[in-house]
Amino acid sequence: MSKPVVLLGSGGHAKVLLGMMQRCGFEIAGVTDPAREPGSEWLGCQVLGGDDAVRRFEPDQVLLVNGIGSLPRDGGTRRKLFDEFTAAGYRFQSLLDPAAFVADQVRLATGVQVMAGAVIQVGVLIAENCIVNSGAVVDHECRIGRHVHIAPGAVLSGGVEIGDGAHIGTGAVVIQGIHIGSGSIVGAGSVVTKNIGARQIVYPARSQIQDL
Ligand SMILES: CC(=O)SCCNC(=O)CCNC(=O)[C@H](O)C(C)(C)COP(=O)(O)OP(=O)(O)OC[C@H]1O[C@@H](n2cnc3c(N)ncnc32)[C@H](O)[C@@H]1OP(=O)(O)O
Repeated sequence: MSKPVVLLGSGGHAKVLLGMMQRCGFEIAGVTDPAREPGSEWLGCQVLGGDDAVRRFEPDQVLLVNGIGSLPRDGGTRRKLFDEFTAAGYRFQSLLDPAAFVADQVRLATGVQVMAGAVIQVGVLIAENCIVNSGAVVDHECRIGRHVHIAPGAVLSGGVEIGDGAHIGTGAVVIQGIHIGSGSIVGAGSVVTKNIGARQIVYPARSQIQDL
């Protein structure tokens, strides 16, 4: 059995990960969140304290799970925690929900999280600390950089390449062979048919709300 896990964060993303880990039989050493009282309980887990409470364990005693979610323009807390604790010698556990499908010849790097209903097809490479969220599709031979969030229900067709730190919003659709640059944001519901450079944003068509 693997080492006990410390879960960083106790928001919505952490809650989903906790449920997945409980279904998979992980031993949870505790959860960190500076906003909660140390020693209190959160969903049956002991609150250890703020993020620095991780350091009461030696790096080889525990594995970490990054429970901080990732949204456009959120200041990058998820990425900072991953980089800080990786540099200090800790290792992040990758998590794969049993209800996700992952084909052959897929490589998931350290700390990648694949949620229920996600489909990852043959030959896909996903770098460190990415989230492939509920029901997202990453089709054959996509290349996904570090710290990318593919939000719920987004669809990447075959051979798409995504740079580090990009956000692919809920329900976005990206056609085959597209390149999306580092740090870019694809708004929820966008349909992407052209390459996108680094640090660009894609807005989809907006709903029109009118009185009847
Ligand atoms: C499990 C989870 O919950 S994971 C969370 C996943 N969530 C996502 O992927 C959300 C991704 N984020 C988005 O799509 C965002 O709305 C962004 C990044 C595109 C918004 O960018 P901002 O520049 O901050 O836009 P802002 O919120 O100020 O909205 C500007 C206008 O665009 C509209 N708009 C914003 N996003 C969208 C969108 N995705 N689709 C249609 N219209 C939109 C807003 O309604 C607003 O309209 P208004 O000017 O008529 O009032």
